[in-house]
Order: sequence, then C-alpha cells, then structure tokens
Amino acid sequence: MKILITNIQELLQVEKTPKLFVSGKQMKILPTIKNAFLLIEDSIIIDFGEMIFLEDLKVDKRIDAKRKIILPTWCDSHTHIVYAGHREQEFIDKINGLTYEEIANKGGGILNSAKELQNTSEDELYNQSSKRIEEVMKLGTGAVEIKSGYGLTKKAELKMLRVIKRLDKNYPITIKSTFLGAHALPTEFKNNKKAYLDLVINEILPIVAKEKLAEFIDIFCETGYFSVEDTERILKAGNKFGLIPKIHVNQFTAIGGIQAVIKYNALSVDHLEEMRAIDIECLKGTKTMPVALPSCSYFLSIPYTPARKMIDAGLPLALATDYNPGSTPSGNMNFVVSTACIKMKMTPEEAINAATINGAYAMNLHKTHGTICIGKKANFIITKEIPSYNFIPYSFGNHQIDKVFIEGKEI
Ligand SMILES: N=CN[C@@H](CCC(=O)O)C(=O)O
Ligand SMILES: [Zn+2]
Repeated sequence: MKILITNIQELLQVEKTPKLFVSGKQMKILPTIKNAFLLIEDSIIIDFGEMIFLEDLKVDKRIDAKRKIILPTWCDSHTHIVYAGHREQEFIDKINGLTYEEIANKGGGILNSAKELQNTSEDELYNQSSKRIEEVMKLGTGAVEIKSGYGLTKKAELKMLRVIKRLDKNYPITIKSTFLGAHALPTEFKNNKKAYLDLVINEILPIVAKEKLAEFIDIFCETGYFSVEDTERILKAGNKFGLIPKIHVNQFTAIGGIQAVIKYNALSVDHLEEMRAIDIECLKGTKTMPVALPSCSYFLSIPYTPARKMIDAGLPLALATDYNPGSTPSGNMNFVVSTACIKMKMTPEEAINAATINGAYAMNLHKTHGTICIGKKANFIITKEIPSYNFIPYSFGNHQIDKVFIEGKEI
C-alpha cells in the first residue's frame, strides 16, 4: 500500500546517504526540507522531496499534512520498561530526604522491584509492560531497548527476557533486548558477589545466548554495586557468546568504568552524570555512543550529563528515557528532548539528533531507523500545528504529536 503525504511544512532529519551517527559540531546540523512530501510503501520510506518536484503519482492513500511538521519517531536506546508494580513509596521517602543509596540500603530500590517481579506471573508481567509499550508508542517512540535486571534469579531473569521477546513479536515498535543480570546483588548473595556473578555467567548467560533472548549485555558498574573488575568479567563472558556491551556507568561515581568497557567495543556507555576530563578524553575516536538520561537526573535531583562539554569536545551523544520504576518512572522522549535543551543546554537540533539518529545507532538500528531515508522504516511523527521545530522542546511537559506512524501504519 502506497501512502503519499503532501504539504509538509518541514520534513526533519532527512538523509540521502545513511551514516552511523553525528558527533561534535555535526550535531548542530539538522537536515530538513521545507514544503515537502513523503512517500511510503507498506512499512518502508520510498521517496521524499520538495513539493515542487512531486510528480503525478498513483497511490492508495493521500494525506494532506496541512503545513504540519514531520520527523522520524524517537529512538529510545535505554529503558527498563518490563517491570512489576511501582515504587511510589520510595518517591515519598525521597521527598522526605532519603537518598537513592539510603533507600537501597533499607531494602528498597532494585531489590524491591526484583522481589515484586519474582512474585509476578509471566502473563501478568507482560500485561503490565504492554501498557507502557502502548503508552510510549503514542508518545512518538518507534524503537526501544529494554533491559532485564529486575529478576536477579535464573527463573525471573529469563521470565523478563521472554516478556521482552513477546512484546517485540506482538507490537510494531522495534524492541532490542539487553541482558542485565548484574544489576544489583541479591540479598542472599550479600557476602558472596563472586557466587552471584558465577550464576549470571555460568547458568543464565548460556541460556540467554542459546535462546537468543538478548543482543546486548549490561552491568551496573558503580560504587556499591559492581566494580570495574566485575564489569570486565561480565563483558568477557558476554563476548564469548557474541553479546555486545551497553553499560550503566558513571551515574554516581567515576571509577574508571568507561576506560574498561571501551576495550570491549561497548556500543554505548549510559548515564554519565559524573564525567571527569579523562572520561571524555578516552571516548574520543571510539565507536562507543555516550547516552544521557536527563529524566533520571530530573527525578533523582542528581547532576545532568555534561552534554555541552562532551559535544564541544567532539563527541556524539544520544538521549534516552531510562524508563524504570525507581529512578525514572517516565518513558516520555518529548520530555527528555525538552529537558536536554533546558538543563543541558543542547540546541533543539542537537537534541533531535541525539533522540533519533544517535539513539538508533545506540541500539544497532542505524540501517533502519533514526532518519527519513529511502529504504528505512516508515516510522514518523506528524506534529500538531506548530510554528517551527523549536516549539517541540520549547513546549516542555506537553507533546506536539498529532499522529504517529510505525512501520507505515498509524497507531
Ligand atoms: N542505575 C541503575 N539502574 C536504573 C535504576 C534502577 C532502579 O532504581 O530501579 C537506572 O538506570 O537508573
Ligand atoms: Zn538504566
């Protein structure tokens, strides 16, 4: 089925020759076409250009965009959307002055979510998570990465990963899966971290690989969670099974995790709220995408990733939500883009690049997602009537979405 969309005020993030990602000064450039058309066939973009060059075409459906803006759907490269229950009590604890660390030490945090998930059936977990998938699609997200890591037992980690697989099968949004067995140390292993890592590496990982339940591997490399040494051990093990690293690192402390994981060709390093000059330096010239999660900084009141310093140093940057029940109970990429502009001083062009093309790269989806390009997925947002694309981040706390198309179908 061919659909032609005409009279587009501005078509954003157009690309003639696909590239991997944009970095440094390039991030300030958002290629666009004013007064444009877009042609799709089934799930794929087959043409786009200026209205003046539009030839008489036979199509199955025409949509008059009525001077609205079109941009690719958001690519959210870091989430924990599959979880059970909520942690709003910890939200109150935080208001009353407890830190993330203090909450975790009194049995809250990741272990709290793990207990809840272990006691939730696979079907129930699927039902709870599918609501969030439907919600983020409506908010303009067309591709998402989801991590395990709230199971922390063999049975519960596999349950999470199977739910992720089922969501991918049942929804048009593209879903990439990450095995995050080493997210926190379960209480029963409190004094024996080695034994827990043995379980993750020797018992869970081989099944994850055999059943192709994940493409990526992650670990929470952080003081009080897993050390740089633990991280290298996990990455070496993942490497044997062809799992690509995407790592939680430098959220609260900078302990040398970035230097370690780039040796294993990490696809992304995520969080990065605490960045030293040497952490920025070592990322230069690598293929590792730094990923900032501004909604997490907002919710926890912790520093924002120093985007300006990083981009001005020539690095690329991606933006993602971190949607999870503890540090970021929100999957709204529109809010992420606004917050990146307001708090991290990214320009709208940089933020849109970070949330589309660079997010796609951080999920290994650069060939199919992240730009309006012939041959890529027909995934796009038609905005409401807005004066310019600057209005998208400007109208924070709101979204400017009229319609969302994923794989050529309006959702
Ligand atoms: N930092 C580690 N993991 C999650 C939060 C987990 C939680 O608090 O449940 C994050 O990315 O913020
Ligand atoms: Zn996370």
